[in-house]
Amino acid sequence: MPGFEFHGLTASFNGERVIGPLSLHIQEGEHVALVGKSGAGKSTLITLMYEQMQRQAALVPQALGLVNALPVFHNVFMGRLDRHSAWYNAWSLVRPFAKDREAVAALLDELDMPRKQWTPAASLSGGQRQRVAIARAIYRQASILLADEPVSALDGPMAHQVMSMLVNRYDTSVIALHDVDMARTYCDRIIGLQDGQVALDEPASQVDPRAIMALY
Ligand SMILES: Nc1ncnc2c1ncn2[C@@H]1O[C@H](COP(=O)(O)OP(=O)(O)OP(=O)(O)O)[C@@H](O)[C@H]1O
Repeated sequence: MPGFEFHGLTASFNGERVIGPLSLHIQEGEHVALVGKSGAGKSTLITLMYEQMQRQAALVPQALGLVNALPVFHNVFMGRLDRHSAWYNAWSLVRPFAKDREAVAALLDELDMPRKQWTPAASLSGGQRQRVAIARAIYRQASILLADEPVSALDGPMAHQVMSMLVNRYDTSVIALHDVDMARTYCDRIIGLQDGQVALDEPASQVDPRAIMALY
């Protein structure tokens, strides 16, 4: 069966099981929203999936994972570090190649961040930092996007612009979202987590809003 299989996912903290055991099949071409109340296990599940996928996946973690001392360009360029040789990466740290500068600049333009390429990540606003993490994930061009609340710091129009960009640039994604309307608008399938287990798994077009609300 084409797609991505995750088997026997479990996570515990301090001896307490917070995820699973659970298994998921994500079809190729499917955008999956992970919903559920705070503490249900969404971030932990995204992390477990990323640990299984590694190089095949692009990750937007909730904590973003930016290097504050480096400019925006290098934070985005990091999305493809494993595609280049060590010398190419070292050279790019000092004097980035024009094709990479242009690719990153085009992405930043689309994310409404023109002229920020050489600004250190430390000097950005929260919403700008989130967009840099998104640019890094898009730049990576992986097989699957795993994103944890990728638009939580963005205002309404920008949040919609970024969500539609993510689902257009990635054929397959799993995105943890607090905003249920956003989940139903941009995703094909809704998975609801409750106490680390799948409590709901429905096509977005058929899911009963009351069933989603029952998760909270
Ligand atoms: N590093 C950690 N140490 C101890 N417990 C943790 C740790 N990370 C997560 N947990 C616990 O695991 C459970 C699931 O947390 P998780 O962050 O995955 O939930 P979430 O659904 O993503 O929540 P939110 O919507 O608030 O981000 C919670 O009970 C949380 O307290």
